[in-house]
Amino acid sequence: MQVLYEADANYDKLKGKTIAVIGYGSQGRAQSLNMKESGLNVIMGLREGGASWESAKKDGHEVYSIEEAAKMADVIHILIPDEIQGNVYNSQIKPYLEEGNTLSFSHGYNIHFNYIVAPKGVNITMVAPKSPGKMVRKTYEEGFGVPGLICIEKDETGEAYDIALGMAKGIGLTRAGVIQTTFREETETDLFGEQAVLCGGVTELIKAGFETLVEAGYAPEMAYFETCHELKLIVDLIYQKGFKNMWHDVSNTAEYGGLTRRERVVTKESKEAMKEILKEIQDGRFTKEFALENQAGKPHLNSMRRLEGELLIEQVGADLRKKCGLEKE
Ligand SMILES: NC(=O)C1=CN([C@@H]2O[C@H](COP(=O)(O)OP(=O)(O)OC[C@H]3O[C@@H](n4cnc5c(N)ncnc54)[C@H](OP(=O)(O)O)[C@@H]3O)[C@@H](O)[C@H]2O)C=CC1
Ligand SMILES: CC(=O)[C@](C)(O)C(=O)O
Repeated sequence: MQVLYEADANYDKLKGKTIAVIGYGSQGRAQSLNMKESGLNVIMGLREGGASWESAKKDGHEVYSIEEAAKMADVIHILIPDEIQGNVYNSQIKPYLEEGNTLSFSHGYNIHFNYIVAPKGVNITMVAPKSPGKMVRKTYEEGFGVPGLICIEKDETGEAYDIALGMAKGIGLTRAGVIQTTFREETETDLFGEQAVLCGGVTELIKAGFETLVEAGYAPEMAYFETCHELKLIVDLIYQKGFKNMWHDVSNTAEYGGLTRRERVVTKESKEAMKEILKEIQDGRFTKEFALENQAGKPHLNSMRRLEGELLIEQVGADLRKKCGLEKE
């Protein structure tokens, strides 16, 4: 598969164009500052009176209402929560779209599941960092970047690819590598990754390891250092050098023990569960469930958030992170 880098991208098709970033949260702040510092013409379209409005102004952005920004922009890049994009798009963006505009996203969710249908004459593109927003910004400031995906769902002007790849360059993604895919593939792989591996799977693994040690009588602080804090350091090795070199860097004891026991933790049943999770995403069961959850006011999500915050690993971890200065008081 071809991976695109800096030399493959340019800003030619973005010259003279205004990019309105809608939303100033995890992705919105990072992407808008990076694109602006890369020389692109970025304005913010934000909820008037919200926390982001002041924060974006403080960061030196030109801030407008969502409607105003949509009217002024050539590219409208929607970076607000997925579950509200449909409503905001229909009421505050769609009425101001013009032929030749580009509607851009960082996740394919709303286009793939048809919550948003763009009008004729409007490009539909995606520029999706494969990273949390804070690292999109941090790595850019360090002169590097995070990898990303670009997708062209609809190209009405013949410029959609160059616009998406130019934005990817402006965000810093072409420094680390950009792959072109489709809205369907990005949506399905991203949802799968965050559910089965990155956020869901990993936290459940950490939790299970921590609780196993604590229930066996070991100090929670030791269990936290062993199963959570050190995990980042090991994953950093994999991030930088791959599995083989991570195994090389850890002790022979860890290598032998890890390689011989890991399939007793992530079992064949775990793999079957992963396949089921992917099927639920592909056949729409997940998005239907998430839509009902949001229509009901997020009752399950709010109670799970509360329980997550009450976990011993959270209490112990917060105390240790504050004591060593990793987390501000
Ligand atoms: N989080 C991540 O790391 C990643 C996210 N993505 C994708 O990026 C997109 C944005 O996600 P993310 O950055 O996490 O979003 P956030 O939850 O961080 O978005 C917060 C922003 O949305 C605004 N907002 C919330 N509700 C409304 C509303 N009703 N009307 C107008 N503005 C509103 C907030 O404004 P206010 O301050 O006024 O509340 C704030 O500016 C999504 O499509 C997501 O899937 C892709 C890759 C990674
Ligand atoms: C950081 C990222 O890409 C995630 C986990 O998929 C998300 O926050 O949507």
